[in-house]
Amino acid sequence: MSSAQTAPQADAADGTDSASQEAIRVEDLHKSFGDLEVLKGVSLTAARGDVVAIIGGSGSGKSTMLRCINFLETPSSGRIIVGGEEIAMKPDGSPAKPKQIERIRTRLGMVFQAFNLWTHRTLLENVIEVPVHVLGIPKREATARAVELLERVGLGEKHDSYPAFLSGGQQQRAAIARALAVDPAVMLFDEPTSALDPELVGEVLTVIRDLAAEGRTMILVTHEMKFAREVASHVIYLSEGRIEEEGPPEEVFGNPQSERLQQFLRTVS
Ligand SMILES: Nc1ncnc2c1ncn2[C@@H]1O[C@H](COP(=O)(O)OP(=O)(O)OP(=O)(O)O)[C@@H](O)[C@H]1O
Repeated sequence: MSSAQTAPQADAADGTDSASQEAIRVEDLHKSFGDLEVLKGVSLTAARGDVVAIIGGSGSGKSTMLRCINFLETPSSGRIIVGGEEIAMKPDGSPAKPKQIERIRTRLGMVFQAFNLWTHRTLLENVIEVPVHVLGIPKREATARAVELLERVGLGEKHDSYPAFLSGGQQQRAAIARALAVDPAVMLFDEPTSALDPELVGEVLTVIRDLAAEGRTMILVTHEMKFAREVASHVIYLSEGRIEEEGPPEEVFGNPQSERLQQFLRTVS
């Protein structure tokens, strides 16, 4: 994790610069819903392979921050740069180039709390939908990759099942396979285990843990503090729409500085 404030620097050793290692950067993001100011200027930078965990109390703006990153919510202002490409915004925060946001969205694999699978499609059909119909990948190729991905999340036997016949944990693993199908530059997880029965949480966390170990870049909103501590390379603690504290997990969890974070950690542990 590099700081949002740090300017890209040349790396003398191999001639690359840190900007080319940057997967995503968010600068001074604001979001209001009417009079309610939910995000009051939040920033983050993730280099490739970083796992950024966003934690905080209910209503602190975690999901809104994640949803603004892929324009599921329109930011009020700020900058979002994905793989070095800045998303063009109008003064009111809406995308200035709708085609650009469509394209960039395919580089941001989103996994929602409520799975959001297409219920009238099989798992295989769910996983190939975006590659085939949005990215124009030949169906045969997309299918071969989907089969591999479903295998990888432990659903090799379930290609032809419909979501309603699966447990929540299986549905969420299928949603992860679907997000991976576009080979995203960054995966965005919005409380991926919050809707699951406790006994199903572990199987989903195992899949996410494996992705982190493989070096997938991720931004993860989570209430699972133990998991955040284990997989994150950087933790952001949001409080009332501001970053109250951030740093490596051993510092944020092991040596919290602010009274609010200390209080928060007491209530969740
Ligand atoms: N579409 C919306 N319209 C109006 N207010 C909204 C909307 N989405 C979120 N909010 C409000 O914004 C605030 C932050 O919500 P958000 O879902 O980002 O919080 P959160 O930190 O993810 O909380 P939780 O952990 O409970 O999911 C809340 O007060 C919420 O009611």
